[in-house]
Amino acid sequence: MKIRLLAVGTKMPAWVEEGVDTYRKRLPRDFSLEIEEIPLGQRGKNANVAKARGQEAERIRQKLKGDEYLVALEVKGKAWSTQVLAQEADQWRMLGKDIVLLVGGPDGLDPSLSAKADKAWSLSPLTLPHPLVRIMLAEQLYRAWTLLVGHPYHR
Ligand SMILES: C[S@@+](CC[C@H](N)C(=O)[O-])C[C@H]1O[C@@H](n2cnc3c(N)ncnc32)[C@H](O)[C@@H]1O
Repeated sequence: MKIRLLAVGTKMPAWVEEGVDTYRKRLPRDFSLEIEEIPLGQRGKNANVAKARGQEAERIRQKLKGDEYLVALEVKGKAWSTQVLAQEADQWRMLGKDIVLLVGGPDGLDPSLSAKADKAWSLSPLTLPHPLVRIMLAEQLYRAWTLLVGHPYHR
């Protein structure tokens, strides 16, 4: 299974890459996590949020083949325990599709993408900054995998 994280926002500081890679590198090939950055939509002086979010959504759509299983990361999505995440990931493995995790930009995900997603996953009721979302995702995916294979890390 390939998990693709499509994240709006580029040029993360080195500590973010380091944090993500700490966990990403531990994942096996059949549970791999790839990160693809999506450039921010244009936000001028008279910022048109809907337009910028629409541009970001279009850039995301261009990266999709159309047969992926889409999970939108949303503050108001459903909270999953690590056990539930592991169950979800176990089901993902049966689907035979790429899993795409969608992380929005400063104004969140475009509603068209939220509507298209198969699931909406909330990491916390707090609005988290983009760098922490990436690191938490990588760590929780690693933790879920260790749970599935019975590795002691998950305790
Ligand atoms: C800085 S947040 C943008 C917040 C934006 N105001 C909103 O309401 O979505 C950027 C992205 O990080 C992700 N994100 C932030 N906090 C999250 C959380 N608690 N759970 C899941 N995803 C989160 C979402 O994908 C969000 O679109």
